[in-house]
Amino acid sequence: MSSYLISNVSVVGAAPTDVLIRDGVVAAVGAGLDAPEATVVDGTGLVALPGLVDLHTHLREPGREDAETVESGSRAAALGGYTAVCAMANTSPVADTAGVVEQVWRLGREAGLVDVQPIGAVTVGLAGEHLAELGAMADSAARVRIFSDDGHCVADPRLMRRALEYVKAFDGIIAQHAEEPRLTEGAQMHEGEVSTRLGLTGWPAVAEEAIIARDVLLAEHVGSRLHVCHVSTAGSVEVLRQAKARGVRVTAEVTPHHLLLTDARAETYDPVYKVNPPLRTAADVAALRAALVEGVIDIVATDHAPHAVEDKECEWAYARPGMLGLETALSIALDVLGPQWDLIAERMSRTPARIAGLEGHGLDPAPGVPANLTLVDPAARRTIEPAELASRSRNTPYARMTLPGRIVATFLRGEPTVLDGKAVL
Ligand SMILES: NC(=O)N[C@@H](CC(=O)O)C(=O)O
Ligand SMILES: [Zn+2]
Ligand SMILES: [Zn+2]
Repeated sequence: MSSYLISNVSVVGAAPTDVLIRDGVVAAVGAGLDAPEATVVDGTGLVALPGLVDLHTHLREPGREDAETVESGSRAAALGGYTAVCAMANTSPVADTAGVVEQVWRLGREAGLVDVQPIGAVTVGLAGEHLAELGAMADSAARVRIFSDDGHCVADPRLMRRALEYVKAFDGIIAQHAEEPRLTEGAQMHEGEVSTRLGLTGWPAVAEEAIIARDVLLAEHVGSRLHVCHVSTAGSVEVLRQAKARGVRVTAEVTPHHLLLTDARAETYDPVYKVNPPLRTAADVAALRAALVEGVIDIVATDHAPHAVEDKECEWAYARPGMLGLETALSIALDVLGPQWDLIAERMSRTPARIAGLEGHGLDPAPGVPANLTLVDPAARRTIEPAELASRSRNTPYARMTLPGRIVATFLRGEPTVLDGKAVL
């Protein structure tokens, strides 16, 4: 195995030092390290972070390999500074059996660019009627611990309760897409002033908040772990704050786009801004930012949702919801939070790794730790060109925007997946 000496780098914002990587682990951290055999990577002006971990990624394989594959999504992730991603179950076939989750897990290993941890479906075919084989997925080679019907809400409260109870046996977690389906029939965007003006059917904040309120009560009742996907409203933050104060075992994520964009984007009628849950108001954005800093929202997760051109470049009502996220998440976080490196490491690496139980991830570079890390140039600014993205899809809401920060290098167990800002494999 090769060795790398990252010289003069700031580890999570601290004073510059050297980091020596050897045999897949961090061998030493300190000023003036000497390692003649090592390849030198000049870290001057760069910040080293523990490799980012995404708890919510759609890789589309199996089934929609035209929109993304495990390999192309893994490359996008590495370029975004990620060393591990959790792959959502809404594929075709659905990842609701040990066979499918093992297939995704193996494809991730073969691509070798990030660790791909499959998420299993909660219900058979995401249909919300019968529990999937949660135990078999947990026991499989993929060792699934997170289960989600993401894209759909586990709306039946009895089924949700049983799922929460079932996964307790192996310290599993149910990640809920909180959307009361009866309140969002035909919904196209956030229900509010803009939807009224545009005449588009609204997706009210209460459709999210009502499910989160119900689920934290269910999780409390059975003592299980609940994770709330893509929290998007100020009201949801308040429900979560109260639940956490009572000691409910709940964690929550916010996406980069919900931290930056508002429902005013719908005025363009450009379906690139159509997403579930929808972009909300400026007041919601402010509440989400504050909750993320405070820790009421635990992590940033991308909800990277690639879609083929024909599914996105059509009339708003017919377009699929979802936007790309992996290659821009760190830049958005830097834009929103500023250079608060410890906070960024906490919300984008350490805590998601802990929630997902991903061993060897989310650890700051220190002697003996697996060398999963990323190097960020905080001074760089880059203009997002959709055609230049590694994702197979082009549905980024940040096209032609100039964003701060650039990923210079990413290391997975001591081997570079990205160097000089380019994918190595
Ligand atoms: N976020 C989205 O708008 N779409 C996601 C599903 C989801 O995360 O709910 C997708 O799979 O495309
Ligand atoms: Zn969702
Ligand atoms: Zn999703």
